[in-house]
Amino acid sequence: FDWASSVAQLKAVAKTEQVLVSRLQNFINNKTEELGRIQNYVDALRKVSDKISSSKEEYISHPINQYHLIQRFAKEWTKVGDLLQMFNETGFELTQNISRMRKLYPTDNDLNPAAAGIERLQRVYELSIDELIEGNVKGINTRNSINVNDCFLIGKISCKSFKCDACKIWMQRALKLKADETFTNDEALAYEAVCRAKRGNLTHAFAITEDLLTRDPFNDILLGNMLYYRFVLGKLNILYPCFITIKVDYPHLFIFHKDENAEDEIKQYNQICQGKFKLPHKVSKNLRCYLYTNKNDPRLRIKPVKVEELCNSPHIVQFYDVINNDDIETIKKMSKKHLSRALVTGPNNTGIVEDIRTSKVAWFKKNDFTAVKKLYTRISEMTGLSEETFEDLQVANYGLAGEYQPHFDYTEDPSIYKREDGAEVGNRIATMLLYLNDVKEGGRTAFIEPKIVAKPIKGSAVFWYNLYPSGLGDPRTRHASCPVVIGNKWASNVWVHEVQQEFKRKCGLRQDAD
Ligand SMILES: O=C(O)CCC(=O)C(=O)O
Ligand SMILES: [Fe+2]
Repeated sequence: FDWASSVAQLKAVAKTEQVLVSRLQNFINNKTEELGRIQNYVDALRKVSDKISSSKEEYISHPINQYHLIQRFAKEWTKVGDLLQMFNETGFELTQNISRMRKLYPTDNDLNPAAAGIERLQRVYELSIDELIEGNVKGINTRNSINVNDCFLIGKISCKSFKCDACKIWMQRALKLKADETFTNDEALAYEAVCRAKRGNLTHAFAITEDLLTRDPFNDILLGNMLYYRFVLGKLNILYPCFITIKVDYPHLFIFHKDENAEDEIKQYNQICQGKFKLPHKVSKNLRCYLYTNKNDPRLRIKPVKVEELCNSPHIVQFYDVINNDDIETIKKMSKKHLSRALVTGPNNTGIVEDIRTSKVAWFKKNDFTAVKKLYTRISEMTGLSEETFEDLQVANYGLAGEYQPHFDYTEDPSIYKREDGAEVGNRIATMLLYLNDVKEGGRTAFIEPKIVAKPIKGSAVFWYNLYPSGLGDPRTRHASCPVVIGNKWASNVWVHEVQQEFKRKCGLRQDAD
């Protein structure tokens, strides 16, 4: 269970924390009282034992003393024993409470993704690190700051995920903040060197390591790495594999395969998320807002749907008031029970967990409850498309800085596409992306090629065709969900498949054939 990938579920954790704090306080109060009572016994008993130690023989020879000694064991020590047992028992209960919580709630494994989330926010939105450290994000300040250890952790995990610039920046921050000798500048540089090497920048790694070796000439790890760099750089003929010992955090010196295109795309994605491009209506005069009746569909004639065009080519629109608040709340409530980590398509069409999609999702069938059924009918009315091949409703809740990096909703290998029940439904011809809440900051949907964003507005939905009328995937539909900055993002997808839509697509939202 990973806690950084869904903010909705974190709320329960916060509530539990409050309960635990007050229980712990009660526990301490009770214990302090119990300890006071034990202390009284100890005071009294110590007086006696002091007396005894001064003249043990004499003391024990006296019958009254003998009597008291027996009495103390029969009464006093029993009471002390009882008090101690009580003390342990109440402690035991709380210990059990806490260990149960620890099993259920965030653990060490959640810390890295959470730290990665903070790093992602800084990088994607180019936030000021000074402000971020102070707890200030886009002008909204929590009175909580980030400390030296947090910065060091963010630096380390950036190194591990090959973000060497981030690694360097956060390490430097940590160094600036640190007051003691928890780690040194050279340690930070060692991390950076390995990161550079993994990204294939051996010359840079070599230079840093050479510098480090001047100060620590017999460091095995540095020497091992140096041998490796020299070998790869052609300065050494033979590689002695046994010399390559990499820092504990780096079990294998794995060389990262740089994909220039992917990195360029991420740069564009970051810029779109940052709002460096004008909003659609400011780009084109041809974009319209209108009331839509889907060719006079009788149901829409009574209550036309509000449409805003976001892009002409490909045609992307945002519908407003698609779903009412009550239905939204029902869907979110049902989802909370079922959220599990969102997957992306991996090798052999299997679902795998990837950093590119940090959210949790739940799935519902049309007939699971009325809100879904109503929504499906509504979408069918609005688009004219047949419900027959709508995929199950997917509800997503994003986590700390949760995002979904650029992707296509259609599959590039339609031959692998089959519904659960085995029916051949074809590729995802269209997407209806619903927003189930307003996001305070961030979480916009970015379309990479036309460079436009859609803003999550509760109850609205973005709609587009993923395929050309020919059935071929339309690469202009590549899109992403920008990291959530402040708040929590709930979105929901209804994907429409090709089969059954053959005669329906001719509706007004159809884009020109290619
Ligand atoms: O949440 C968003 O804005 C986009 C989500 C998306 O593209 C997807 O789930 O396929
Ligand atoms: Fe998508």
